[in-house]
Amino acid sequence: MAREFLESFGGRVFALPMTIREPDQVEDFVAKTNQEFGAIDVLVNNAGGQFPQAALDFSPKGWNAVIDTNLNGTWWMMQSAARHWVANKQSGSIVNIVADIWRGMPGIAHTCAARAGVIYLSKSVAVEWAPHDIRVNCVAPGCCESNGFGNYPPEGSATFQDSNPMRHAGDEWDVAEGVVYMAANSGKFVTGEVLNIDGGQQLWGDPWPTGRPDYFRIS
Ligand SMILES: CCCCC/C=C/C(=O)SCCNC(=O)CCNC(=O)[C@H](O)C(C)(C)COP(=O)(O)OP(=O)(O)OC[C@H]1O[C@@H](n2cnc3c(N)ncnc32)[C@H](O)[C@@H]1OP(=O)(O)O
Ligand SMILES: NC(=O)C1=CN([C@@H]2O[C@H](COP(=O)(O)OP(=O)(O)OC[C@H]3O[C@@H](n4cnc5c(N)ncnc54)[C@H](OP(=O)(O)O)[C@@H]3O)[C@@H](O)[C@H]2O)C=CC1
Repeated sequence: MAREFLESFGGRVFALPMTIREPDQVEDFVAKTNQEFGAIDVLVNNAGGQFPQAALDFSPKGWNAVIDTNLNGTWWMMQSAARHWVANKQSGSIVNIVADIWRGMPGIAHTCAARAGVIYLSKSVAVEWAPHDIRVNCVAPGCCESNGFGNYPPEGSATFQDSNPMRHAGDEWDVAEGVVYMAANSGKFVTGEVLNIDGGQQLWGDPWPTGRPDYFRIS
């Protein structure tokens, strides 16, 4: 679907079924993309996933599934792209999609842990890789109306409109435009930064992906 959408604008699209959780598949994907286009200009790590659940109920398998996707998978992609850039003496730009973690994420604590890891990983390599002309930034969406909303129970998604002082959810374009700003020439003096696109959620709001527990209801 994404392929057809992009091709409808005349874009050239290379797609390959793979999982970012497997370093070998990541390396194969990055190498083939380089072959196809001669170079990668920008890496946007958007793949991610979680399931809303009380942290006391996380199983080892569930915890590992979320960390493996959001933290490990993002890292395999970053490292592979950067190795190609350095080997080919090319500059590069990475934008990692994270989340609005600043007041914690009760109900999806595993993804909060993984995204916090990605943010500080990004800040670290933004410095390590600056000599190679590689910029590394993050975009942190608040609640944004997307296909992913369907993964939440109705009592959870019902809280998303009150997740920020604007009292409505964002959308995919809000995030996409922030990514373009970071990745393009507009962001040429920005690295190691996190751009929050959250309607002010880090300051005020009450999102509960699992539904608001009675304890937190104020009548
Ligand atoms: C402040 C609020 C912000 C809210 C806004 C945020 C929005 C978004 O981020 S939208 C994007 C949402 N997209 C998704 O959430 C995608 C959902 N799913 C996935 O990415 C994957 O299914 C996965 C990473 C959650 C699991 O991948 P995988 O390992 O392939 O799947 P398995 O089915 O084998 O599950 C492994 C293991 O994980 C646990 N588990 C998975 N789903 C659930 C669930 N719904 N409830 C409880 N536990 C779950 C479970 O332990 C599984 O093991 P088994 O039970 O032994 O199968
Ligand atoms: N919507 C929101 O409010 C927020 C979203 N985010 C993050 O933004 C990103 C996009 O969100 P959204 O569009 O809603 O999410 P979706 O769940 O709709 O899409 C996630 C995408 O990630 C891909 N993906 C998942 N696991 C893997 C994997 N192991 N390897 C390769 N690809 C994978 C999926 O591919 P496939 O379809 O093939 O499985 C899918 O295309 C996610 O990382 C999400 O966590 C963060 C904060 C808030």
